[in-house]
Amino acid sequence: MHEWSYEELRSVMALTRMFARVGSSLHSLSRCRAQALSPVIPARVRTGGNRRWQHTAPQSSSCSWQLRDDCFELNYGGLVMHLDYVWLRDHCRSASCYNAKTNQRNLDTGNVELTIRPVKTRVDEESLFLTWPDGHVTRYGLAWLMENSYEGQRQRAMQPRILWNSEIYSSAKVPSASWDRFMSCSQELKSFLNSFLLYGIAFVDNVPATLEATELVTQRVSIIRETMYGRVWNFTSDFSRGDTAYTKLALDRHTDTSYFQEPCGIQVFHCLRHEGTGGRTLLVDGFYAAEKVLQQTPEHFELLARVPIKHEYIENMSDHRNHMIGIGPVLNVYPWNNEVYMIRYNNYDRAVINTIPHDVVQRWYVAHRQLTTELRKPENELWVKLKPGKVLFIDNWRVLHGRESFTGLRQLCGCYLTRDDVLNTARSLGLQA
Ligand SMILES: C[N+](C)(C)CCCC[C@H](N)C(=O)O
Ligand SMILES: O=C(O)CCC(=O)C(=O)O
Ligand SMILES: [Fe+2]
Repeated sequence: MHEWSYEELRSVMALTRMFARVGSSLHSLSRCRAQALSPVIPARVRTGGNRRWQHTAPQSSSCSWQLRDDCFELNYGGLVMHLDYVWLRDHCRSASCYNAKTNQRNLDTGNVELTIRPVKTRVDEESLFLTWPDGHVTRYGLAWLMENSYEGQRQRAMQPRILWNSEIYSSAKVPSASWDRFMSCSQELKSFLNSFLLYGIAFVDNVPATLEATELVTQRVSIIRETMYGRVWNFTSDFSRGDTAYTKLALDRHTDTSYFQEPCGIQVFHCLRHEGTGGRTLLVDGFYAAEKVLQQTPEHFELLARVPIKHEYIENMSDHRNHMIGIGPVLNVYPWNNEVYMIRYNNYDRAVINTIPHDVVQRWYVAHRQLTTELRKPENELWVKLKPGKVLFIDNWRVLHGRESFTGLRQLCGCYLTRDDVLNTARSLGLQA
């Protein structure tokens, strides 16, 4: 078996750093100031060798290009793009290559010559035209290329977000949706989803305190994700399941189902009843904490993003036997722009660490400690007391939840939602997700 030395790990990291060196920090990116691209710069003329900057008619002075040996270099609107020739052929949107009705590729990529080059190039004000050796002509919108090239993509966040501590969240005065309007008006749903996407939490008020109404409110947003806990659950401190959630004990901040290969995307809570004290809900923005780690100690951020660890759920109850294992790093980032898209943080359910050598383990614990310190800062904690009628949606890939210990009868119902379908609903309403 190959042992992963720290040196090797470091070189892998150096490589990722290289790829990820885009802007400085990920969330200055993800906070996404609608990313205006720099203004059009004057065209450059460069000659010599086989590198020749080509200019098209004077009216398209904002665009220049050259056929390099290894790629097509296009300079448009101040963005220099390096477009692979096979990629260009593969992304032809002509009627024979692409079905615009189904938005599916018709072209058989397996038949594209890997050494393909265009035989003719032309650029006008809006488009690039390439003629291929078989005579086929591809037209690309210059704006489309800007948006879809690697260079264009890495400048944008996949998901605009507002990272928060309790002060930021409270002073934003994010409105809650109201049950009546939420169920009948798509504008209300849209503004709810907009807040949810920006902050990773959102509330619906005035919901009837029943399981059925809770189910209806969630179905407005997405498809319920059934798990071994059931579809819509309604639990109390009866230890009916082999997990601390089913007690009166306090629960430190965590994300749920870290032991799934794909942790549940959204968690919904509705407290139907509480006759007693305590039991407040704690919410912490995991991405805000990750951003702090990145700013202070990028090597630690990188360890948390690169080292895969396991989480495990082992339940041995007479009528419930489960064994789940989920593997993945604490921070999941898109490698092209370093944007965090999922945090897996559950110290209760974290399994034995046995996939990394001791020197990495040591550093990993230091990095994990730093993240924990950030997550535990009182100023990052948002405490809410869930009351009957108030339904809370939590982005379980981003915002950690916990609870205060409590006394008395407390009944909490809710469910998990399929993340893809929440984002699908958001996109169908015109939101970026
Ligand atoms: C929400 N519900 C009570 C159904 C399940 C709780 C799951 C608890 C588990 N330790 C985890 O963090 O995933
Ligand atoms: O009881 C609560 O408020 C939440 C418990 C919990 O963490 C969970 O059910 O996932
Ligand atoms: Fe939980």
